Amino acid sequence: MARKLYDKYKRKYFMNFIFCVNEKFGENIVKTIIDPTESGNIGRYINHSCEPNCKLYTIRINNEVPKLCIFACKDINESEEICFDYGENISTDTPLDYKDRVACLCGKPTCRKYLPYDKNSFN
Ligand SMILES: C[S@@+](CC[C@H](N)C(=O)[O-])C[C@H]1O[C@@H](n2cnc3c(N)ncnc32)[C@H](O)[C@@H]1O
Repeated sequence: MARKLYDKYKRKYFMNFIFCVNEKFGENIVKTIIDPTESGNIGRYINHSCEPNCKLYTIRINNEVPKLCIFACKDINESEEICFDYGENISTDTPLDYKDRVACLCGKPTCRKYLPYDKNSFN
């Protein structure tokens, strides 16, 4: 019973954060979309920073579908927020609608000012 209620409200109220990774292989862009509705981990809550302390890699092991792996790229202090760079938008099928761009709040001196997707987009 508790599990059923949890599942019902999880779907309704929890942020899901569909993850879209675009990889460029020569002229081709390979898009991987990860929906953590059914399973996922704490990595889904990692924010973007323009000066990150982690880096995201796609790793394929005997499978075309990559695993998303996040590694520290510098020493991280105990109370420091873990973050990685969400990257540039390299998707060609859905150009960004600049009026709907999401402002970046990382606050770093080299901040690029916007996240690489629109408020309503699925890039
Ligand atoms: C994977 S979630 C990160 C966790 C989320 N901040 C939370 O509290 O649940 C990605 C979303 O967090 C927000 N976000 C992450 N990094 C941000 C940043 N540097 N500036 C503004 N919003 C950011 C955006 O809404 C983004 O779509």
